[in-house]
Amino acid sequence: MEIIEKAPAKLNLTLDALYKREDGYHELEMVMTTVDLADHITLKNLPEDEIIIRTTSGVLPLDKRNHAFQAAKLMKETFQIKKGVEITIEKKIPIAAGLAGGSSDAAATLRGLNRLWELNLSLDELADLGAKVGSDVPFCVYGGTAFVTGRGDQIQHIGTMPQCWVVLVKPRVGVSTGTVFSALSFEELVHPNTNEMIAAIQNEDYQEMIQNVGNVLEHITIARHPDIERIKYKMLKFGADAALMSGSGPTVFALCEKYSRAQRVYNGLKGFCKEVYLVRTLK
Ligand SMILES: C[C@@](CO)(OP(=O)(O)O)[C@H](O)COP(=O)(O)OP(=O)(O)OC[C@H]1O[C@@H](n2ccc(N)nc2=O)[C@H](O)[C@@H]1O
Ligand SMILES: Nc1ncnc2c1ncn2[C@@H]1O[C@H](COP(=O)(O)OP(=O)(O)O)[C@@H](O)[C@H]1O
Repeated sequence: MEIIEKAPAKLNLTLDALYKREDGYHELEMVMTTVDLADHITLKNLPEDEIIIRTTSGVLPLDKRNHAFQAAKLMKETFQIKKGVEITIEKKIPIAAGLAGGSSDAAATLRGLNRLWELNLSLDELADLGAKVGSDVPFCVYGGTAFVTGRGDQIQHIGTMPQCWVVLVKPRVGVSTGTVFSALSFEELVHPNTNEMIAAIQNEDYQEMIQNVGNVLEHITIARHPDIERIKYKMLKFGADAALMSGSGPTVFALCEKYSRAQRVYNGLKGFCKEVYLVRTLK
C-alpha cells in the first residue's frame, strides 16, 4: 500500500512575540494560513525495521536531521511499530525560507503514518506529537487558518481567510530561525494588531486584513538582508495590496485580490529574483 499526503507551505499573516520564556523559546501570537505551494510525501511500508528517506531535493539531509525522519521515528517509538517505512519527499517549498517546509513534511508524515499503520489518532493527538519535532509542526498538522500561541503549539481555528492571490519571493539567502529570535529586543518592538487581524478574517473583510499584516521579526532579518526591503517596495510598486516577510524569513509574500495585479507583481519580481511563485490561499 502507498499513501500520499500533501504538505502545504504556511504564511505568517501576523507574528508577534510577547516575551522570552524560561525554556528559551519565545511566547508568540501569530495568525497563520496555508497556501497551495506544497511538497508531496509518499509513504510505503518496508519489511525491515528502518526509515528510508528519498527526496527530489539535492540538498536535504536523508538521516535523522530530516524532519520527516524525526516524525516517523517518533511514531515508531511511541506506538512500538516494528515495521519500516520509505518516505519520498517531492520538494517544492523553498528550504529554510520561513515557509515551514520541513515542519509541513513532518506533519504530513504524521498524518500519513496514522493512515498507513491504522493508528486512528485524532489530529489533536498528532499535533501534540508534532510539537516534539518543531514549533511549527502542530499548525501544519491541521493547516487552514489559525490563531497560534505558546511557542507555536496552541492552535485555535479562525475560519477561512478571504481568498486571494499570493506572490512568494525567496531571496537567495538562508536564514536561521534561532539566530533571528536571539536578536529580538522587546524595547523596540512595533506589535501587529493581532485582534484586528482575527476579526478581519472572521468578518471576511479583505481590506481590514491587508491593513493588519505585521511581523516583529521582519526588521531583524531586513537588517541582515536589505534585499527583503527592496522586494517589499517593488511588490507594492507593482500593485500588491500588502507585502510582508513570512516567519523568520527570508521569503516575502504579496497579497493581491485581483489576479491581474498578482500577475503584474509576479512578472515584475521575476526579473529581480529567480525564485518567484504565484499561488492561492487554501480554504
Ligand atoms: C518563526 C516561525 C514562525 O512561524 O517560523 P519559521 O521562520 O521557522 O518558518 C516559527 O515559530 C519557528 O518554528 P520552527 O522552525 O518549527 O522552530 P523550532 O525548530 O521549534 O525552533 C528553532 C529555534 O527558534 C527559536 N524559537 C522558535 C519558536 C519560538 N516560539 N521561540 C523561539 O525562540 C528557538 O531559538 C529555537 O531553537
Ligand atoms: N523535510 C525537510 N524539508 C525542509 N527542510 C528540512 C527538512 N528536514 C530538515 N530540514 C532542515 O530544516 C531547516 C529549516 O528548513 P524549513 O523547514 O524549510 O524552513 P523554515 O523553518 O524557515 O520554515 C533547514 O536547515 C533544513 O535543512
